[in-house]
Amino acid sequence: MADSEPKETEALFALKDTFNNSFLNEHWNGLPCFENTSHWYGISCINGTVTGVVVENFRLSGVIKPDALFNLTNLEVISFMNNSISGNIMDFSYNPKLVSTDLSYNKFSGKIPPSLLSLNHLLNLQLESNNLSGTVPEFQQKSLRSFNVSYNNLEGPIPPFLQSIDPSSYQGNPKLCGFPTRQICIIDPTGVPANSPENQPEDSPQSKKKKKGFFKQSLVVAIFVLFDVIVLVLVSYLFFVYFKKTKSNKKSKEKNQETVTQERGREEERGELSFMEEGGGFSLEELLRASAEGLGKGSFGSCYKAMLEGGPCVVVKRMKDLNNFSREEFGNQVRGLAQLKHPNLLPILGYYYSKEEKLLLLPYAPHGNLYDRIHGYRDSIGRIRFKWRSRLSVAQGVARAMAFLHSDSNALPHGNLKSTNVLLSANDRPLVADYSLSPFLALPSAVHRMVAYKSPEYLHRRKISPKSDVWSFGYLLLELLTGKISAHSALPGTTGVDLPVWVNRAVREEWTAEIFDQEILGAAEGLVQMLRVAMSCCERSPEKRPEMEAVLAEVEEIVASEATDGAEEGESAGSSEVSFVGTSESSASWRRASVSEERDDE
Ligand SMILES: Nc1ncnc2c1ncn2[C@@H]1O[C@H](COP(=O)(O)OP(=O)(O)OP(=O)(O)O)[C@@H](O)[C@H]1O
Repeated sequence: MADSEPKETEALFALKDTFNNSFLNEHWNGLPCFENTSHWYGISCINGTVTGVVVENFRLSGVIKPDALFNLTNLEVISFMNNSISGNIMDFSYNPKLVSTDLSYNKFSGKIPPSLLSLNHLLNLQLESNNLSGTVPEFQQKSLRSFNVSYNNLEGPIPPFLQSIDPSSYQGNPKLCGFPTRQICIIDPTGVPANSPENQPEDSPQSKKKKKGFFKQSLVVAIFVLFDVIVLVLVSYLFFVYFKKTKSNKKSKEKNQETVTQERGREEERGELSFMEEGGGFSLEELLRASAEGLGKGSFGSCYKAMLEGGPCVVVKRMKDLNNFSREEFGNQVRGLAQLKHPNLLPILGYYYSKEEKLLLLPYAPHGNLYDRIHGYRDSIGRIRFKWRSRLSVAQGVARAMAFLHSDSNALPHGNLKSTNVLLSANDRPLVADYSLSPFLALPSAVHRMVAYKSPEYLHRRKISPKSDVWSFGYLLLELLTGKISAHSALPGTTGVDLPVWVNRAVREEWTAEIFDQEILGAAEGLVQMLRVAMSCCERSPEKRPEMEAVLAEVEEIVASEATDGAEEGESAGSSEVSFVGTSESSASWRRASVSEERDDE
């Protein structure tokens, strides 16, 4: 039996005193946790300890003490988003398990605390819209997926590790400089960015001299400009009478056109929610009232989970770098995608269109994405083993969805297949997301961030095709088989492994026992067969790669033979010799090292 920890309860009572909010005063009483059940609003519990404190949109005010979280040592999620909390940000030195910290839209001031740098599991850090000052610390955590410090008073250069983050995460800090902001960092000999305020000595002799020179230059320029203007006025006057009549006709035509354009513009500016199914289920007001949680930022925007009052959770995908679509064009594109219905494709619920903002509404996939399933919580007790059977079913589902997209009736490439775009439903059904979005994206910069545009055929011939998806599918299979982070799914600031190259090297150098993820070592023969399929998909030449339909047939065959073999996970294919005919570079054979069988008794 696991009851609340007294120290944690004390810490939460102290927070309650700080906020002195009538709702919390009334509801934060007694013990917060009993085993996995929380008795307090906004608190999450596991085994009687507090793992989450999420109190958003509450108008909480007060100054949180720096040591407020010291006794909440199992905290994984904290969010005080959209309140009015002031003072310095708390010290996180005793919260090593923190995964998500959202203090955005408050009145926090002072520096970003260095204790945040020691949080090795931190995925999400939202500090936007506060009064934070000082520089952006040197974050190095590879786990970091979402980071936002926009609209503060931060200054100085963006640390290299954070330069791959979207520029919008830094906007609203006029003194920040360096990539990806548009401000150049001018470093003076003391190493201090010259664009920082202390480096602008107004009355220094050098600056006075500069000002004088500048005045002289400006005077000369002004004289030339004045002369040009006089000549221009004279010439214009001569032509004025001649063009007068034609001009007046043209003007009236333009005016008519302007009125039509203005009318259209006003229409475009008005935001509107549209649903794919009649009724839709909620209004824009309800969506705006829903409490939201950031899921992460991708190459084409960010995703938020919105929890509608008494309704379902939906995901709002905020799209950026889009083509300049009118409302009608955007709606047609979304409807086209929504018509693609398949059990392994994430459906589209609806969209929002306004001049400034375009959003896609998607169902929330409660079991997260495949990337986190493969790589999350490695080497930690929180890790749940990802069994070979489950990986097989993911491979099968994704292959089915891809074959469906490529089928004659659709003939639509995905373009951006990677493990963060494979989501898992409540019963772990794989759902391929973000499919066929390239028509939405502005060329060329946005499209080039998609996986298919990194394929060998695009690099050499500037051409992609459905075979580029087959190549991406091969990488995905290799990620499933090796448990290594693939170059396609690597997070911003990290590189990942070029998996086909790595596998070939492993085969050549005969350290093949290391190819497969330790978690599935000892699984049935299907492992090796699947590796062959993966490597054939990763052939450099698209002509040598199979069609998605053929890949699906092979995957289905492996799934079927595993089922009829009755091979349980943990039963080994032994130390049988297997020959591997993969890519042309790797037509090698290798002896699969005899593996120490790990019996799965889950
Ligand atoms: N419907 C959903 N349910 C649950 N999580 C989702 C959903 N849609 C997206 N996510 C998650 O939200 C995060 C951000 O997604 P997003 O699509 O913006 O970026 P991405 O998939 O990482 O990269 P890219 O923009 O290149 O596709 C990812 O971790 C993704 O897995």
